[in-house]
Amino acid sequence: MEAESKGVVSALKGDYIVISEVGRGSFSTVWKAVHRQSGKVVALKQVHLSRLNRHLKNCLDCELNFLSSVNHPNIIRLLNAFQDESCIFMVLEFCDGGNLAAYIRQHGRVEEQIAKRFMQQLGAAMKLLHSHHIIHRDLKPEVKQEFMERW
Ligand SMILES: Nc1ncnc2c1ncn2[C@@H]1O[C@H](COP(=O)(O)OP(=O)(O)OP(=O)(O)O)[C@@H](O)[C@H]1O
Repeated sequence: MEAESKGVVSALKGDYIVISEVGRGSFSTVWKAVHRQSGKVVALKQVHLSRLNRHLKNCLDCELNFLSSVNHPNIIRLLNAFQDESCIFMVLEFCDGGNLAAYIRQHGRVEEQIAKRFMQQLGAAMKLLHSHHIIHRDLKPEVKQEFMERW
């Protein structure tokens, strides 16, 4: 991880200090990082291009175009994007509340009122996606296998 995080820093010309890994997706590693000049905490999503076929690369381009054009309270903001020969780095607003699976793991069964608020926020984001003719197709609380076993 250390070598990989050093790679991230050099890829961004020293603009960001990588603090820790916060998650992994099928094609990416997400880091908590700080912008060296402003001190702003961001999520640095490192997308490994070698893991993407042409179709997925096109999807990523669409995602970048879309995210850079929207400003919605329930959609993570894309603040910047960089690329080197092997990765695309998305600089994203950092969500320090963690993902929904971690929330459920920590708090247990969710009260109806809270569940309702989550669903309203999800619905508001979906509504915006649909107004741009986008279907998400991968909504999930980020449930990993070890979590499923404890359900
Ligand atoms: N902006 C963010 N702020 C804080 N944590 C984040 C942020 N974006 C992603 N993460 C964390 O990193 C994990 C991986 O996110 P990522 O977007 O790479 O993959 P995914 O879309 O969840 O998975 P997959 O690509 O496999 O469908 C998330 O589950 C979340 O825990």
